[in-house]
This record gives sequence, C-alpha cells and structure tokens, in this order.
Amino acid sequence: MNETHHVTVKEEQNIIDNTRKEVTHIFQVNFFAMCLLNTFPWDLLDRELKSSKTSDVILEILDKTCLNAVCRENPPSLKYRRRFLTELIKRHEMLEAEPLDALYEALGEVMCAQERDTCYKTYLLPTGDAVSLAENVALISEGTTGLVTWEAALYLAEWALENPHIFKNKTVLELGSGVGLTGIVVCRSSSPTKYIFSDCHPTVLQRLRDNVTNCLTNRHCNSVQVCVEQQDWQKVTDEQLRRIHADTIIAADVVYDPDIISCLVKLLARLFNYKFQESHPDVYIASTVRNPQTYDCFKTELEKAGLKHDIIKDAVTQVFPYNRVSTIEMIKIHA
Ligand SMILES: C[S@@+](CC[C@H](N)C(=O)[O-])C[C@H]1O[C@@H](n2cnc3c(N)ncnc32)[C@H](O)[C@@H]1O
Repeated sequence: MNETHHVTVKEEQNIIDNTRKEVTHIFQVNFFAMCLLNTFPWDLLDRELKSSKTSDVILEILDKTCLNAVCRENPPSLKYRRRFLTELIKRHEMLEAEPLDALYEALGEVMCAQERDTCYKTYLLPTGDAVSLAENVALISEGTTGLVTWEAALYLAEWALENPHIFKNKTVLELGSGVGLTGIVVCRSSSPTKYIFSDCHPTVLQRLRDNVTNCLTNRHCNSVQVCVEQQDWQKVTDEQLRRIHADTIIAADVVYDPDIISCLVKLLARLFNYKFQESHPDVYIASTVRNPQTYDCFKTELEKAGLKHDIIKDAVTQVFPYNRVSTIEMIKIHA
C-alpha cells in the first residue's frame, strides 16, 4: 500500500490559517508589552503577505493591536504606536497593493494626539487574561527604577505560574514591588491568603496602588487579602515585620546597586532570626545579573550574615515576551 500522504487542500488551508494565527498572536503579545520593534517576526509577516497575496493579515494585526479594545482602554505610548504603524505601512507598501485606509486612519489618530509620561504595558496570561499596568516610558525617572517592569519580575511571574503551591494559602511579602507585575500575577493565579506589596519610593507606591486597584478587582481574586505598604528596608520596624508575619518573601531585581545591598541583606537576616516565627520564611530572589561584581557582593554579604542560598534552576515556560539574553538567576535563601 502506498503510504505517501498527500496534503489535501483543506489541510494546506489549515496550515496557512494556523501560521497566520501564530503570526498575529505574536504581534499582539509583543505590541501590548511594548517590545522593541526589531524583535517582532517581520520576516514571517513578509512571507505571509507574499504567500497569501492579500492584505488580510495586516488588517488582522491592526485589529488585534491599535484597534483592539485593550489599546483603546490602556494604550502603549503614542510614539510606540506611531513607529509600529509606520513599520506596518512600510511592510504593506512592499506588497505593491492598494493602500489600506484603515492603516492610514490609525496613523492619523496617533499623529494628532498628545504624548503623556505614562503609558500602559499589557501582559497576557496563559488564560488569555490581560494585566494592564501603568508604567513610565523611561527606564529611570524621578530618580527611581521602580516605574517600569523589569525582566526579573517577568521571570519570577513565569516561575510563580508554574509553582502555585509556593504561594497557595500563604502570607506573601514582596520587597521592592515596583509597578506590581509579579504580585498581580501571583494573586491572580496562585491563591495566596494575603499578599503584601511593598516599596519605599512615594511615586512608585502611588503607581503601585493604582495598578493593584485596577488589576486586582473582586472579579480577579476575591479571596486574596491585598495591601500595599510603604517599606524602606533600612527603616522597617520589628513591629511591622511581626505584624506581617510572612510565610513567603519574594523580590525581583533588587540587587542592582552596591549601595542598597547591605540594607537588603540586613533585613533578610532579621527576617530569619526572628523569634516570633516558629519556622523560617521561604525567601526567593530573582535577579538580572548585569554586573557580576555587584551580584557577587550580594552573595558575599549573604554569607557574612550567616545566610545560605540555593540556585533554582527550574526551566520555566515562556509566557511573557522579554529579552532573554541577559542572565537571570533565582535563589532560595535559607539559614
Ligand atoms: C529595579 S526596580 C524592580 C522593581 C520590580 N521588582 C521589577 O522587577 O519590575 C527596584 C525596586 O526596589 C525598590 N527599592 C530600592 N531600594 C529600596 C529600599 N531601600 N527599600 C524598599 N524598596 C527599595 C525601588 O523603589 C524599586 O521599585
């Protein structure tokens, strides 16, 4: 019997449809997280345009990005949308097809509007749910790094999605929460009893409160008790720590400046040495290793404070789009 399988017209159409769905989905995920435009799969789009000989895929992308309801409500920055639409128009022009009115109308709309300091980045969860956070356009502003989501926060959130048991029915304290991505994902996916977001910077705290209020409504996690606290690692009191009584402590990208390492380690040592807690908390810290010297200094300080650590090497499923070139290391600290 001849076992050669000839691809039927229907199967071929299915392959084409799936490829198109995949391309439009990647464009949507990258657009809402405001990924660099050169990380978009433009070559796949070009191929799709050439093979289908229609502009349909461009219209689908437009529908899933600039014209999508999420974009109307929580838009990426104007500059970003302008550059995105300009690139989309360029790709479409290469097809030598009739100009698409919808593309030019969308560009016209963003050309007239006025840029703001704040934009929205939206991260899509595996359930399809969106987490839209108000973030600053600049990586550092108002003297803080806390107004944007950093890669280690996205990594820690991906790890949390795969390890809900670490958080389920626990009181979780997050140090240096920034705009709140990790905690919001944990609260939406892992059913902690209580989640305490914390930071020291007043503008960051205000932004954090807004994001937490918008992203953690009763619809998302009605059983989690959520609060946002001002907590400076240098000033946090025994009374505050006693009241929080955390089972699990997490932090992302808090080891970036040699000046703050010593007060962070002192706080961690206090958390381990408290008599009021029958058992030690579980402490997980995810860090982007930008400067190996700074990171080594953190580990040396941990050792000096009598704290040991294990490197967590779990592979995580990639959920969020971010630059995975830099090394991100997660450690679990123990006494
Ligand atoms: C690089 S950002 C990381 C924010 C967030 N965890 C993320 O990864 O997206 C560092 C955060 O640590 C906070 N931070 C720095 N020093 C602190 C201190 N002494 N006490 C409390 N928070 C601090 C900053 O305000 C900032 O929000």
